[in-house]
Amino acid sequence: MTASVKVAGVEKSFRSVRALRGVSFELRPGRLNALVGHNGAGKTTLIKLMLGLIRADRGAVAVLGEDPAAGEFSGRRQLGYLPENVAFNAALTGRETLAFYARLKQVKPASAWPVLDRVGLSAAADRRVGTYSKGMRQRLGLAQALLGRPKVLLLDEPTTGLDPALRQTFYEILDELRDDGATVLISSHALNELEDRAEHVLIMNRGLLAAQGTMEELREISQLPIRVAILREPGGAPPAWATGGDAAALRDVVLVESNASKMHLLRLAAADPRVRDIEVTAPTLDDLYAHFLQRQEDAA
Ligand SMILES: Nc1ncnc2c1ncn2[C@@H]1O[C@H](COP(=O)(O)OP(=O)(O)OP(=O)(O)O)[C@@H](O)[C@H]1O
Repeated sequence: MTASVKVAGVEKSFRSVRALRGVSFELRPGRLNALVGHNGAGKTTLIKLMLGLIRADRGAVAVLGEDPAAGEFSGRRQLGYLPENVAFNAALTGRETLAFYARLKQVKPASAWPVLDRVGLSAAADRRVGTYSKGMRQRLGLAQALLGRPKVLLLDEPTTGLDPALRQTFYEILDELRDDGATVLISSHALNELEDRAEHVLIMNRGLLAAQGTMEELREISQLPIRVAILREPGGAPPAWATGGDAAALRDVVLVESNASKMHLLRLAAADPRVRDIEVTAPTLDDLYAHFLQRQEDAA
């Protein structure tokens, strides 16, 4: 499948700050991508490059097959963007605001009303934006980004400050778009929100791409241990996986290094009638993030 976004050997500096250093990756349609990294890692700079708002010093960026910084970038209308801090004219209503953005994107204002409804703003559509809560402004921001059903949707820290219910709606909308074949990229510090949702993860550190891949790939590359906790009934000889030490311990916590060892242990444990429960904890995105950042710092 052809990549919808291609970033190849990109360098970008702001005076003495090397914001991006030799960054290369590809994003594919129909995937939700997570872009994670510390403050100042270069996430927003990457998004601005994909939007064509700034140019790379070196390397190439292609979005939907074209250079987004070129004057005649025809893909612009298929690109949706939600900036980190959405600012709207407080005097306009939600509906007027969306109509304004619809004209900018050259889509019919009437096509914006179902979008208002989808983000749950129909009832407040004719109120001035100045009276909106932060969550409502975020919804309007998302509605604006969704206009024209974008093929590539770039979201810079979109869920900061949203309540859990709204966050859920937010991801449901993104899932729909993704299932429809859009490429969604979310830059965020909310790693726990993204780990079960993102098909592809990009970890940035000080302008470098420290690691990228699916959660499974990152777990495999990292070789971080998988934790298996096994709870059993008392009695009989200690099982093969018993961690020893305390013979009375009925709960063993075993750290395994690979999926193959995990499966071997699970088969053994599941076949033992004394085993009452098995709990498997794979490395989280938080763990992987810390690991790859440390690995890169050590290499520097
Ligand atoms: N217009 C600019 N002028 C000067 N320096 C800049 C500019 N834009 C970004 N930088 C610098 O480039 C580096 C990367 O910034 P960027 O905003 O891309 O980081 P980020 O990962 O988005 O951070 P955050 O999580 O805080 O939003 C930082 O050191 C920042 O200070």
